[in-house]
Parts: sequence; structure tokens; C-alpha cells
Amino acid sequence: MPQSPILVTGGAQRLGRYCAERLLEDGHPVIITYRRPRAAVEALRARGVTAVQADFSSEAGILEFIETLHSLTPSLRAIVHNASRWQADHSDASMGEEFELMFRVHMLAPYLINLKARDLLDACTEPMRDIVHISDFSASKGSRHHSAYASTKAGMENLTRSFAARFAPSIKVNSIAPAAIMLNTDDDEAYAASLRDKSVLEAIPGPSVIWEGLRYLLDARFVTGSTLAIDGGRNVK
Ligand SMILES: NC(=O)C1=CN([C@@H]2O[C@H](COP(=O)(O)OP(=O)(O)OC[C@H]3O[C@@H](n4cnc5c(N)ncnc54)[C@H](OP(=O)(O)O)[C@@H]3O)[C@@H](O)[C@H]2O)C=CC1
Ligand SMILES: Nc1nc2c(c(=O)[nH]1)N=C([C@H](O)[C@@H](O)CO)CN2
Repeated sequence: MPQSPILVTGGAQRLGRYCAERLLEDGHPVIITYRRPRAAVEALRARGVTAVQADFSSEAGILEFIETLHSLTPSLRAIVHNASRWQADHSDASMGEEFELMFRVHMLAPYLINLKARDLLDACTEPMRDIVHISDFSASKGSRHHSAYASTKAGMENLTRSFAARFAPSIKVNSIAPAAIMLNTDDDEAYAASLRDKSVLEAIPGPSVIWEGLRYLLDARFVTGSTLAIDGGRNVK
């Protein structure tokens, strides 16, 4: 029976929430991070999720979260780095700050949490321990309109390979690279159709496909340092 919790950063909505709820249903204790208090956080708490307010937009915020994490649990079964900011490139003065923010959320937070919470993973007595970085198809291909986002996700994928080597054999470290999984509320049907057309499977499947990939990686005894593409065949279009 699973005993050590699984941490899902940014787990109060969309893909992260979906995976947090499936992990609960599989019997794992779950810890999520969130920034803004809201009904979804309370609903998860009502199901037994430990919800921790955390903002990774500064190193101090990341370090504060790591300290809180150690006060909440003596061990972790897995860490899922799901938290993310998806900001398009623009020429306003704030774009430099946006780039730095996406660097902190996509790279600095996973880096510091992996390094400083490794002891919690090592304390897990279950058969396997995992880190999963939720990346993006654009990390390998680039993005003409989201280059800051894509490059920081590429950095996250590089961290996957470094930590896989550094933490083996006790901890597996892998990435999931999604594309066009779930629309945002302001996306119209024309945009949705253009997204579907980008993959050979021609669908926007929703969060269950990410859960399939996460469950696979958590159970995969001989997989580390890899990137699991969940993108409907973008590469073969
Ligand atoms: N949706 C899709 O189709 C695709 C998603 N992905 C990746 O999958 C993952 C999940 O995607 P999705 O569910 O759409 O993600 P969201 O855009 O819904 O963001 C996930 C969470 O990230 C948290 N977050 C954002 N900024 C910060 C911050 N500064 N500090 C702490 N937490 C922060 C938010 O927490 P809060 O809401 O509490 O503020 C949010 O709930 C992401 O890594 C994304 O890049 C990749 C390709 C496609
Ligand atoms: N943090 C987020 N990252 C991404 C999102 C999102 O909503 N939040 N959405 C995407 C889309 O799939 C995009 O690829 C097409 O709309 C990518 N990353």
C-alpha cells in the first residue's frame, strides 16, 4: 500500500489537478502547490489532499516551499513538476521579466526542489522513487511565438537527463512532453481546429492522456533519463 506522498506542483487546476485526483484514487497520499486560494483547492483538501500555498516566481519563494515541504512529510514517493507559466513573446518592456519568471518556474524551482528534497525521496521505502518534469513538445522543436517559454522548457528537459544520471539508481527522472492537450477558456473553434491539424492524430485529447503517461512512468522499472512524447504525432506530421 503506498505510504509516501506524491507532490504535484501547480496541482489545483487542469492537468495537474486531474493527475492529483487520479493519484488519490490509486491510493497515493498527495501534496499539491497552489498560488491563489479558491474553491478547487478546498475541494481537493476535502478529498484529503495536502495543499500548500507556494509561489515559484522568486528563489525565496521556492526555498520557503522546500522548508514547508520538509515540515509536512518525512518522505516522498515522487515529485511531479507540473507548475508552469505559458507566456507568448512580446516586445513590451516586461518581456525580460517574463523570461526570468518562466526560467524560475520551469527550471530554478525543479532544480532547487530536486536537489533539496532528494532526502525525502531517498527516505521512501517503496520499491521505486520518481521525478517527472512536465515539459512541452516545443522544448525539442522551438516556438516562433513562445521562444522564452520553449527554451525554459528545453532547459527543464536537460535537467531531466542530468538528474537521471545524478540520482540513479535509487530515483528515476523522466520528462513528459505534451502538445495541445487542453484548450484555454479564450481559445475559439478556429484555433482549436488549427491545433488539431498540427498532429496526425488530429485531436485535443484532454488531461487523461497525461495521466496515462504519468502512471506509466511511475510504474516503469527500467526507464530513466527519457522524454515521453504525448503529442498526437507532431513529429510525423
Ligand atoms: N495544456 C496543454 O495543452 C499543455 C500543457 N503543457 C504543460 O503541462 C503542464 C500543465 O498544463 P496546464 O494544466 O495547462 O497548466 P496551467 O497553465 O493550468 O498551469 C498549471 C499551474 O501552474 C501554476 N503556476 C503558474 N505560475 C506559478 C508560479 N509562479 N509559482 C507556482 N505555481 C505556478 C498555477 O498555479 P495556480 O493556478 O494555483 O496559480 C497553475 O495552476 C504545464 O507544465 C504545461 O506547460 C504542455 C503542453 C500542452
Ligand atoms: N502552463 C501552460 N503551458 C501550456 C499551455 C497552458 O495552457 N499552460 N497550453 C499549451 C497549448 O497546448 C499550446 O501548445 C497550444 O495552445 C502549451 N503549454
